[in-house]
Amino acid sequence: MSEETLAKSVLCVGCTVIDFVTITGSYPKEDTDRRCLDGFWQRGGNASNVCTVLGVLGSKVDFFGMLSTSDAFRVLLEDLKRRNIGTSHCPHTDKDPPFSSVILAQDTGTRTIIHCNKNYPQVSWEDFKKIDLLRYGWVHFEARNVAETSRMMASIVEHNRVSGERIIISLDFETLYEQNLQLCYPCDYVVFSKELASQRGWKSPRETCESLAADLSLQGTRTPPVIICPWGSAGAVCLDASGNYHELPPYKPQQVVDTLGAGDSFMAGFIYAAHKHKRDLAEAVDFANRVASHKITEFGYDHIGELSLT
Ligand SMILES: OC[C@H]1O[C@](O)(CO)[C@@H](O)[C@@H]1O
Repeated sequence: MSEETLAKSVLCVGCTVIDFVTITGSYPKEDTDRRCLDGFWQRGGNASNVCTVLGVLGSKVDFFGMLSTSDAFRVLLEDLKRRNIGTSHCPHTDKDPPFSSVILAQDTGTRTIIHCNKNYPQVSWEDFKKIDLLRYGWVHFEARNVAETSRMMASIVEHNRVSGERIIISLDFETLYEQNLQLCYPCDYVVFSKELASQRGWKSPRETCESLAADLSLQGTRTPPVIICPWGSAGAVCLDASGNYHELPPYKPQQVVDTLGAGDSFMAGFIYAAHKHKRDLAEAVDFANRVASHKITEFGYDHIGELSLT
């Protein structure tokens, strides 16, 4: 990878939503009426959180997703601006933005997310094709909206072929296995969620990597992507196209305060280490573990800026 490519920005494609976060001592009993200990709301959404953490770590990053012109969304736009997260390519809608109701239970450290989307419009390939890809060295996608996302990925593959540049493609794969599987093929890196693994009946991170690799090899002709599988408090593993498998042990957090967005922080830590600092696969996954573990020691994401990779 050339120095020039390394200096280029990261583009994260996906959604930004409002997270209404409620902090409780324990998870509430159904059909009870109680007070919470505290609460706040903040900008959330997978790609949007990855942007936040990349920015906090010191990467140049742009967001590409549907922005809302509704009043409720204004604070999110201001937050993106304040953090220098570029949004110039984003289309707008007057629809109300998606939101998530989140419960952080202090005794168990769990975060429970109920997401409300109401068919909010998503970005299309027509919007994406207006982007000057020469500005980017890495494009990260959420696994959603398969038809449009496939075309966006194909544009990048074509850009790489014609320009001789090498934009890296990564995918955050956390829902709808059968529908989204095809999005893995053009990718360099696929980060596969533990929750989706358990829905598939895959019991360990190794079984997850091997099962996904086997499913991909059934159809793929291109070099298969590197598969990375974060496994909560057990750390993370990765499997590359040559069959090299690494297990990276977890970092034990000093305290568990806020686990919301730990997976997105892992993703950002990986991209930051691999793209900006050119770390090899195992080192980048190790740093991602460090970021995820540090994320949960405080609310929000700003404290992640204390970490460095030198
Ligand atoms: O699914 C969307 C939800 O997931 C998160 O990105 C955390 O990973 C939240 O910020 C958002 O509400």
